[in-house]
Amino acid sequence: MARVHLQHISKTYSGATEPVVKDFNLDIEDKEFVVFVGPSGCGKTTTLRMIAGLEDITGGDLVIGERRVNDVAPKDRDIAMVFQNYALYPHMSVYQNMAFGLKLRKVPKAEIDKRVHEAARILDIEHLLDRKPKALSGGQRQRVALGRAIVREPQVFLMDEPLSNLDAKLRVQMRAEIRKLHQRLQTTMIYVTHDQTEAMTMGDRICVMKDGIIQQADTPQVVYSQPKNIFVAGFIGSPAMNFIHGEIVAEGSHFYFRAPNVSILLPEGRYNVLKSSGVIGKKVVLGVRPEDLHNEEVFMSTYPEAVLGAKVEVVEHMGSEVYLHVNTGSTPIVARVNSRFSFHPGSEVKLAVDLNKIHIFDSATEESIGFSTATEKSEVTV
Ligand SMILES: Nc1ncnc2c1ncn2[C@@H]1O[C@H](COP(=O)(O)OP(=O)(O)OP(=O)(O)O)[C@@H](O)[C@H]1O
Repeated sequence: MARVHLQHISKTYSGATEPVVKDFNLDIEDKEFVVFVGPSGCGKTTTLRMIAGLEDITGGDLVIGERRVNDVAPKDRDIAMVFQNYALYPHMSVYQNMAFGLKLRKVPKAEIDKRVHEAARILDIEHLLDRKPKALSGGQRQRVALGRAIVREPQVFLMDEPLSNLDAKLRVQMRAEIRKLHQRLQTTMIYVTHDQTEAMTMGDRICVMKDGIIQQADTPQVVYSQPKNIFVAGFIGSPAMNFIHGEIVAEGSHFYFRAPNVSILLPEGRYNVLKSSGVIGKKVVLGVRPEDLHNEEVFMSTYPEAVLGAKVEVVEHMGSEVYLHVNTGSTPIVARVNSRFSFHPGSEVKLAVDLNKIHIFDSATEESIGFSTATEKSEVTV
């Protein structure tokens, strides 16, 4: 069991002029499950490979447990890595695949046997121990790959998109299995994915990356309800947060968000935030999550000066709810509303904005001014 501390870590590949990981600082605590998430090419795998020792670290310090391990060989870091492509040996049985790493380390036979059977039991693959990988399904192969990591009893598990070759249903199932495995093994886990849903559902903390830089590292709830900038706000959550470009206007003693066809009276309780952020009279981006737009009368009367008029363009039925694609006349917006209401393309709707949940970003910096009062959502929808 171990903490993993990354201090000012950077990576520039040889021959390249620009670093692909820049001043990466993150303290991952013992037993924590941290997910690196971000779009393709943002440096997730490179960072994970530096932790594993499979890539040299250009700058900074990497500490695992109490040791600085920048120059420690991968095999001596006490970590195990699970890859996307499983990397099983095709000519070996499941048992041999799981035992192989221990055999190389000259672990006594009886101990190997004990650990392989214990891991197989945890992963429910005891009945497959004599099979070759080609006689296994994708999900079973992934379990074997996990099993091979478990038997090593490492201090830290590193996983690089381990579920991306599985079909959607199995992926959801394996997500929960890996979470359970983490609870059971109580080991530090670092997991890489480009899938925000996977990140939100699995991580104790998620580290959102873009262009080699950490944008935000926090619990899924905080990242969801208090995104630090437009990138994080748009990347986390599905359907994505709506963004309306406009400005903050002062009228008498009130402040409004105004955009073409949109006027929202901002809540007085947050005027101090507006004033101290310096966005009054300036261009801003208003962010509203699809579930924070409401067509029920009760919301219209609660927020009478925060109602958007829009035309319905597309109605997507999702079972208990409907994704309503509307247009304010200048901005396309998606709302998640209850399916007991019926909507028709071409008709007009009114949507009240939940003023406790709105986000305001400074257009110049794309940073959040910290307007939303929601610190934590009771239900996180991803
Ligand atoms: N061996 C290499 N030599 C040079 N550049 C590399 C090498 N490996 C990766 N890169 C570059 O480093 C950047 C980060 O790549 P990395 O694989 O870490 O991203 P990622 O976030 O894991 O992406 P993905 O989700 O697509 O795997 C990319 O621009 C990539 O082209």
